[in-house]
Amino acid sequence: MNEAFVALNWRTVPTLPARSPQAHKGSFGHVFAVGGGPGMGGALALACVAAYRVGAGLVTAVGHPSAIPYLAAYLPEATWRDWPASFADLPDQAVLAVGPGLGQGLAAHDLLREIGTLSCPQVWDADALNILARFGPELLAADALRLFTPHPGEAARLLGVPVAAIQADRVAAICRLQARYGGYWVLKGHHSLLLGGGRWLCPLGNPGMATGGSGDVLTGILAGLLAQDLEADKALSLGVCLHARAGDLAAAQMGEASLLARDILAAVPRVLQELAQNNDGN
Ligand SMILES: NC(=O)C1=CN([C@@H]2O[C@H](COP(=O)(O)OP(=O)(O)OC[C@H]3O[C@@H](n4cnc5c(N)ncnc54)[C@H](O)[C@@H]3O)[C@@H](O)[C@H]2O)[C@@H](O)CC1
Ligand SMILES: Nc1ncnc2c1ncn2[C@@H]1O[C@H](COP(=O)(O)OP(=O)(O)O)[C@@H](O)[C@H]1O
Repeated sequence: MNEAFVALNWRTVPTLPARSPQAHKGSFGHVFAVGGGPGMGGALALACVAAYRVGAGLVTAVGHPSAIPYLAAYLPEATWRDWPASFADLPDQAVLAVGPGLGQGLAAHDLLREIGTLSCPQVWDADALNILARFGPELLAADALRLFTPHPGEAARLLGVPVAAIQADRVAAICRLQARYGGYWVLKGHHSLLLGGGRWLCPLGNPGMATGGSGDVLTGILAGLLAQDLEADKALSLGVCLHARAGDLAAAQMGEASLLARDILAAVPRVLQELAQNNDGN
């Protein structure tokens, strides 16, 4: 169970392929971000911007009606759907990012019950994980590619143990999470652990990222990468490295105490450019 988790190197992590000159927005997938319950439209907005910033062709926000006017002003590039929503008409290239600011009310339970029956690729975070903890693995009714991104608090709920037990043995915790729920995992925090086909540790990132909304940005990044058909292990390692490196650039500029999640977002294009240059040189 405790096989080594290899430290990721952001200079060599595989990045996005160059875009074909004939590409159109349909070439880069369609992220549906599901969240934005009352009072938490911001989490959904951050995830949507992140998905677009890493290159998703289209992003649709699925949020509580109260979140939509805010989102439309903040991100006019996104389309939106109100809750209650049905996912019966999802396009073939749909990828779901479920949880940012979703809340844990009955409407959220209904959404998750339907999403558990869908077979498109999915990223589960935040309240989607809290609801999964309540209902158990049976909620994941259909086979699908799923990336789960708990922080230690969510991991503790998913395993029914205290947060201190997660932090005391993070490797054992992430292995137990995968054994119980399947799929691909990130256990977030200082030196995030990644577990998919491979096992990695992310040595990047800083405590300035311990600020509301940082994790919502990661959710959007991962969904945006999956939408571009990156293989799951690559999306996982690139997404976590990209997010943490962007957090480090943002902290260098703003200072750790002042860092906001939106500063991480603002640094994402610079990191993508760095990565493209590194990959050219390799
Ligand atoms: N602007 C917004 O709309 C925001 C909405 N948010 C939403 O708020 C809802 C609640 O999520 P929260 O994560 O705030 O609340 P939670 O209660 O799920 O998690 C917070 C607790 O988890 C534990 N924890 C988290 N990270 C830890 C670490 N690295 N080490 C040790 N313990 C750790 C701690 O016990 C902490 O008090 C989610 O739906 C989330 O998406 C948040 O993302 C913040 C921003
Ligand atoms: N001390 C730290 N060192 C490195 N990364 C951190 C640290 N604290 C937080 N992060 C990163 O910031 C993000 C926080 O996510 P999360 O706790 O879900 O925030 P939120 O729920 O507010 O969006 C994670 O990607 C986590 O790895």
